[in-house]
Amino acid sequence: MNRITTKRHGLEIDAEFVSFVEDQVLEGTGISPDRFWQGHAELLDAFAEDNRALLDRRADLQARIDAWHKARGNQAWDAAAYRTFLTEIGYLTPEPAPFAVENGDIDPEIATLAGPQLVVPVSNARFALNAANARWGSLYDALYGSDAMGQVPTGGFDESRRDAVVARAAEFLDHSFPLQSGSHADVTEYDADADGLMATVDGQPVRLAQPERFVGTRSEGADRAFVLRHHGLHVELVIDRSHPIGAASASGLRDVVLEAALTAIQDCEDSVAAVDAADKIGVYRNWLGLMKGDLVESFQKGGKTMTRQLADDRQVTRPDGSTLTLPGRALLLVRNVGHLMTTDVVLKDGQPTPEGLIDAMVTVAAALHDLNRTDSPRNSRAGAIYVVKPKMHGPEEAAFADRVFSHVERVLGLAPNTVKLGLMDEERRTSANLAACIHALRHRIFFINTGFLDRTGDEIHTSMQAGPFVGRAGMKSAAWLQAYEDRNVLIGLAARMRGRAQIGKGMWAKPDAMAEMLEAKIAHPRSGASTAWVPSPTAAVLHALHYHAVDVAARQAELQGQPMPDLDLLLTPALANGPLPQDAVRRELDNSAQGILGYVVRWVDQGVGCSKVPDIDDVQLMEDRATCRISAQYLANWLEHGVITRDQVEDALRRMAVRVDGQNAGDPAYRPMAPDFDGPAFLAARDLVLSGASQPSGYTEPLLHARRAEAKALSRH
Ligand SMILES: CC(=O)SCCNC(=O)CCNC(=O)[C@H](O)C(C)(C)COP(=O)(O)OP(=O)(O)OC[C@H]1O[C@@H](n2cnc3c(N)ncnc32)[C@H](O)[C@@H]1OP(=O)(O)O
Ligand SMILES: O=CC(=O)O
Ligand SMILES: [Mg+2]
Repeated sequence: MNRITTKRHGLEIDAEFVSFVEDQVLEGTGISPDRFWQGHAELLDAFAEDNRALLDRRADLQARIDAWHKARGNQAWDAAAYRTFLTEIGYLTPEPAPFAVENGDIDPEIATLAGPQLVVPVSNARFALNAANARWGSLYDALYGSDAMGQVPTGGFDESRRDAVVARAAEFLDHSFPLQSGSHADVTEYDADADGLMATVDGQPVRLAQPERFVGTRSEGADRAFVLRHHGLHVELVIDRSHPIGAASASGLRDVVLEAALTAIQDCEDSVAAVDAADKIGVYRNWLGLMKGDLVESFQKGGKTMTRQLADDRQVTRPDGSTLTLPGRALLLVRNVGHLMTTDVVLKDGQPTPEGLIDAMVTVAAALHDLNRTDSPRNSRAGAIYVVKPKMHGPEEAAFADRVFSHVERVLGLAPNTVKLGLMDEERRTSANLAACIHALRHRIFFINTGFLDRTGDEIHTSMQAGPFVGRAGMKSAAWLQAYEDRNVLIGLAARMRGRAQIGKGMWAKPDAMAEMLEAKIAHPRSGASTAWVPSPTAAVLHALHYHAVDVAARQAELQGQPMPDLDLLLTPALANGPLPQDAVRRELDNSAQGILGYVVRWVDQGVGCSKVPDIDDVQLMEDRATCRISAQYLANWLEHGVITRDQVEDALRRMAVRVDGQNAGDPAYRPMAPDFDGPAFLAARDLVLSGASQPSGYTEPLLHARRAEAKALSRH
């Protein structure tokens, strides 16, 4: 398709994109279009070649690693020889001397508080707004509406389930806000006076065992709320006797509202499908709306039109009559794309330019609207812009990102290090050199996060030629994974990130399995993480309970200085030490094929970047580009080593395509893959497996983008 482009400072840019940037992003920022485009042209002059060189370096290291494994053939694993080799080729770099991060002014949600981090595809305005507002969420709704209290309810209102929810919430209150005597379950009235919260139990007034956990009161409509705080997180007891739930409660308690998603990542990367100017505008427009505070979305729900907008701050009256303002929204962070892809949105000398560079310019420029605000509500009260940078391999790439954002700051007139960077520890070369990566970003780093999904994909890809990997169950308990998680926390603490930055853990990728999450994800704060990722607002509310149960700051103090798991553990791939059982292999082949197809078909045909897809046992899984990378790399690795054959792959993909078609039968926009198996979605899935071993770092982006562009072109004809 011929598209209209506009020239700016020697660059050829999609005309709609130019209008969007100039009329919507820059308008009101004080940055002229001329300055912006000149700055971008200079950014490309200064960094595009280095970007290319970093990608070449990745490829060169991978080629050497492949050759080393091939040369060793079937020899037993030799950790010492491998480490020496990785040092010689510069994969392992020298450790920096002990240092402390000096990252300037950072909001408390990042520096000192511990709580859930919600991730959301920013391309979906309805979800993006919901994520921003997920700072606060109903515990009653999260317990009642999920499987946390047993099977998800399907019929009418279930009073016995309500009673169980109320009892579970009272149990939480008794742990986090114990009364001097008695239980919250037996309170007949809540009230407050100058001395704090007063509950009535058995006709007697009782106060909180720790009266300082009472913060104040708040009114909204018919509701009166008592605001409490524990481990820095607020909780509201909402009283409304006119509501059926409040009316059924002796104390009139209608809900327990938790401060939940302290931070939310508005994602421009693995959960979105953005392949051209129109898509990129869609992504940036929502981020801009969030930063301007005026994003609004109307949609149909339950037969009604609903309009969603950003929540306001919450005003609390303290016992002394003064007002405390609490943020109504999660602190918003934006995830840019990594260093890999180029985009034809901006052409230089007729060639596509690095997508990461335009992301850096536009997402930071959009955030100027928030930064320049003087009135409330503001996103960052500390005056920072938080960019999450994914998929970086090692310290040179981290240092490159640091320089890129220094340039962006100069162009946009920002003080040095206004832009803070979140470092995804999700590629093996970063994990193996984590201290050096943090050091490279020490003046602006605001988090490290174990993105174990991408990391697993890179684990397989890096050691593709070492031999066949164990199956998924074996991978979950592999020594490298535990070493990676533990080392991340300890290296972060050694860099003095405690009290200054987040040490984060990965995604709960089973969005419907909340009971299981309640059991399992407490391991994250227990491991010393001050945040961990959740896929939905409901999960944010339930995961918030874990930060009441665990005092993360105390846990981090205990862990600081503990012995570090050896680097050799991190570097030892989880290879199968004998033939893999054929029935297990067939099952995993089908499972991976189904997951890839279920995800890819929505990505390629409908532009949906994050989906809920059933696995072979009908467990609904969150699939994004990182989980797709894992499945594709698994199959590519087994194919490479003859564990499975090409015919078996082709057969599994066709059988599973029929199944995926069936799963999507209710979607009128869905185009079946069977019986022809020749559409761009099916071919994308097939390519991901069959050429998975040769994709750069095993990434899915190049193939997905190409096939999505093809599907878009087909749908125009
Ligand atoms: C490896 C990585 O990079 S992980 C990071 C990328 N992953 C993510 O960003 C996960 C984002 N999550 C999602 O997209 C979704 O939760 C899915 C696709 C996993 C599951 O979706 P579903 O359960 O089908 O959600 P569904 O469409 O039924 O929506 C249910 C409600 O939850 C809300 N919701 C679901 N996920 C989110 C979210 N992440 N943020 C905000 N709201 C959300 C929706 O807005 C909707 O509420 P509404 O009707 O009031 O608007
Ligand atoms: O981005 C997160 C991951 O796990 O990958
Ligand atoms: Mg990732």
